[in-house]
Amino acid sequence: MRLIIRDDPASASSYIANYIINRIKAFAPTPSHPFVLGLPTGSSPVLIYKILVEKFKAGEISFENVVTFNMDEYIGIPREHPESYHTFMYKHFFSHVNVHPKNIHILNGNAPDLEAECVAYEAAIKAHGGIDLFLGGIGPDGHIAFNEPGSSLASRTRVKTLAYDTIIANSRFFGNDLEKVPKMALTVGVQTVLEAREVVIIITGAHKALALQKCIEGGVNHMWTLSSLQLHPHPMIVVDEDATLELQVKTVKYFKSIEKVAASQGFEQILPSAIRTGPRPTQNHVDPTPAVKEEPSIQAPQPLTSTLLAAPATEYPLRSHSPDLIPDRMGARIAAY
Ligand SMILES: O=P(O)(O)OC[C@H]1O[C@](O)(CO)[C@@H](O)[C@@H]1O
Repeated sequence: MRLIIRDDPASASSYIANYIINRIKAFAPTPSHPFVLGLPTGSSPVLIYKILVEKFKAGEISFENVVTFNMDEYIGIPREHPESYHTFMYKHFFSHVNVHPKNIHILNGNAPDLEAECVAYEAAIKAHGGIDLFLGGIGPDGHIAFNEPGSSLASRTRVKTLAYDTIIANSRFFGNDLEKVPKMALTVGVQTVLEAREVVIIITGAHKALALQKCIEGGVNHMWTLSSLQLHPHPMIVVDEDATLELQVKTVKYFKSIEKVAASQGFEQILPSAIRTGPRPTQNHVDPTPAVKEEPSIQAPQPLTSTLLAAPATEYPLRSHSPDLIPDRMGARIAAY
């Protein structure tokens, strides 16, 4: 786990935007070998999108060969609704960059068969070779995408009832009228996120400090679904100082020191690898219709406990030499206190 701490939301957002740009550039995507990017909504990523758009307009990055999959969408509000995640994504990002509309994937919360929609979404991710980098935000209760407290850590894309806390939190987008907030959503599952080759999460603000503390200093727990990232080989959480308020001082110092040591050793966070940047085995962008037997469904979820603990992706990026592989020295430091 990498925890990157920046002074404020602007610096945290800038760090992530640059990270994504560098990742895409290092990947050198082509039409037959696109970079697959998972994307969130919410207020947290707005500045990241703004920076990405600016960099695109400045000619510093192209999204020509980027395929996107959004995390979630409300059920039952029209796609054109000002608060739908379709609207959000076009308003803040897609309308301003050169992502091909055919490369954009957002769950359809008005699909006639919502479960089929979810199954097809998982199949589409798979057909594109999996997600290279999943960017995410969290709710104050530590949920990732709409995987509310108590969500199975083996969950996949599905229909989800929103927690009352989330309905309250999101009511600010609906004139503070709880009645107007959708109560259900489609969301990728925890396991869907964990299968991305990299996961990058932005957390800003004191109201999310407890969630960060639970996820960094606590154990893996379905009540704080972000904590599942502890099982991912390449998670990175980028936060502002306010979000660290509940962390122990030694935790903050530890992660800051790791970043400092890495920088002193010439490691920026970008560590291109042959596997990440080279051509992948041909993945024909085929039949988005799932092979029903292979896919999980609400009636027949896959028993995923064992795979949850296994390496999530077959094309898992190799990092021959990475600062986050340095053995944890906290034990040694504790004696000094
Ligand atoms: O960034 P905000 O506005 O706190 O919202 C975060 C929310 O957005 C989401 O990404 C919804 O997709 C959730 O993870 C979370 O509920």
